[in-house]
Amino acid sequence: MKDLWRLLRLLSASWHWQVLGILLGIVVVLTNVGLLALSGWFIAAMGLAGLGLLHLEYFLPAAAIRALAIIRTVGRYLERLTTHEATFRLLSQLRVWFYQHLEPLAPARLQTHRAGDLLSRIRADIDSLDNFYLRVLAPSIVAPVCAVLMVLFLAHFSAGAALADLLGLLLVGLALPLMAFRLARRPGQAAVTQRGQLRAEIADTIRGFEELRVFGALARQTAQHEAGYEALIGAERAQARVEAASGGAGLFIVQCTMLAALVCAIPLASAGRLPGPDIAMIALFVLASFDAVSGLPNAYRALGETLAAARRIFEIVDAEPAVKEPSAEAPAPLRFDIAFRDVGLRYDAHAPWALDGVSLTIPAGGSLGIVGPTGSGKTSLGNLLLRFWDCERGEVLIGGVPIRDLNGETVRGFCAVIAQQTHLFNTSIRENLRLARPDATDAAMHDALRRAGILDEVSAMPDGLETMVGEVGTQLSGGQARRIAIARAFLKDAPILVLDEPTEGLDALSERIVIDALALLMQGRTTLMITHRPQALRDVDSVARMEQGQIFPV
Ligand SMILES: Nc1ncnc2c1ncn2[C@@H]1O[C@H](COP(=O)(O)OP(=O)(O)OP(=O)(O)O)[C@@H](O)[C@H]1O
Repeated sequence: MKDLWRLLRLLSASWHWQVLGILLGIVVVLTNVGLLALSGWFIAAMGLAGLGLLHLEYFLPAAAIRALAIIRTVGRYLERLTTHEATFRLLSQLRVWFYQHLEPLAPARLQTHRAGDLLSRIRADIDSLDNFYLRVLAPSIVAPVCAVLMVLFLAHFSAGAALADLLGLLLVGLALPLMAFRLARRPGQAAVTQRGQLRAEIADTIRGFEELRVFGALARQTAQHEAGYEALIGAERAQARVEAASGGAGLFIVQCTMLAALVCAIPLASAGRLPGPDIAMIALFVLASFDAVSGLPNAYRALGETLAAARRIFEIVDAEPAVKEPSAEAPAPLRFDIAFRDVGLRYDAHAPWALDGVSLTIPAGGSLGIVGPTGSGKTSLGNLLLRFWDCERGEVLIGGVPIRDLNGETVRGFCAVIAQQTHLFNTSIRENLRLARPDATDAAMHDALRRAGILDEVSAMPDGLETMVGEVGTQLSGGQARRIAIARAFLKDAPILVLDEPTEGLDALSERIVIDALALLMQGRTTLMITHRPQALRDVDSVARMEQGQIFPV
């Protein structure tokens, strides 16, 4: 229920369009019922007039039928237009809203989620939410309003027929949807979870194709996906059964209601208390009145799925960012020396200290190399400096300003990072460089590439700057990808450099070229160089060693 209220509050952003859509929905349902009922009455009355049993002034009803037909058509068009406008506005607002909550969580709070799972939440789950207005909320308001008006109208002619219609509408519009919701809730939730899980697993499989083939594990992995699909199909089959049953039951109730209304109305006509053509009108009126509620059973069948999607979204949105932004940001530092003072960091309250009483200083424009065994806490220094995590003890300062008093964006604006895993996007070299400086001219890009020692190679490529680098830079050699990353850092021209294993995985020749490029990049920038390759330490001013989260001079 809490999720439902939150969902309703979320929808309020584009309420003008939504209200207009609902009003038009009411107009369309009422004109549709009116059109069918009046047409039934008119045909029956014309028949009786033809037999000379009735005197009929046919001009007015014929004109009314035409008017209702036009209003219904135009109304339906406008209703579709406004409800879709409302839905698309909602969709874009929801995506932006979700993204705004997602961004501060990266990377600390998102590391436990798989990429495929996040993608599933951003795409499919948000799509399910926008369904909520169109399929659930709007029909849930249109239905009772129309039902009350229709039953009151029918009561003018026959109280019994009105009562039968009311009962039928309550069964199809209330009892069946509630039943469908209860029966389909569990399978709906299971389907959403299962779909998210499958997407995440398949994304993993695609990424790890090479390893799976090398270890002959592809068949095992495929069997796991098949089991996942079986579970999904099971959940969807259960939902389909509910859909079919509620659809069939709905149709049955409609026919029974029409029959009951006729049983009530015909004696009135026989007794002369109701004109004959009104019988046809009542029958068609009752039949058409279900237009107002016919979509509800399926809407409520899907509600379980929508609520499960909402819960998955709220789970992310409610997560506390690992780093708290200051309520008022301190003035930006004017110099860029770095100091760690007795810093302690744990990734989890129960985890061992990743950094334990670390103190270090790097003067502005100077450089410090950090060596140490794997897991000793080297990368954690960079994580703190980039404000991806906050330290639990001590403080980190840039230019004498504690970075806790600066926004993460500000701090990262001062830093350029080159790591073993520096991400290149699957687009052109030009676009990858623009990431660092969107307004960079070709001349600036060429200059950065030259300083990174890769201009000749890029110029020799048939497409030059337009060369596509492939998924995570796979169309380039490891050394080339690293130098594109260095060129990007040149373009950013940040005063602080975090170099985390920048030469890892490169052969001796590539490593030398990259080290030369880095030497140029480090000039005048405060540099933290993390590495366990002695060659990479060639140009640093001093070196310290990390052991089990503690730092020692070398
Ligand atoms: N994102 C994280 N979440 C949880 N624990 C982490 C995270 N990053 C590092 N750790 C833990 O913190 C400790 C220090 O890790 P860190 O990556 O800083 O070491 P490292 O010296 O850089 O290792 P390597 O040379 O293998 O990269 C390790 O025990 C590691 O498991």
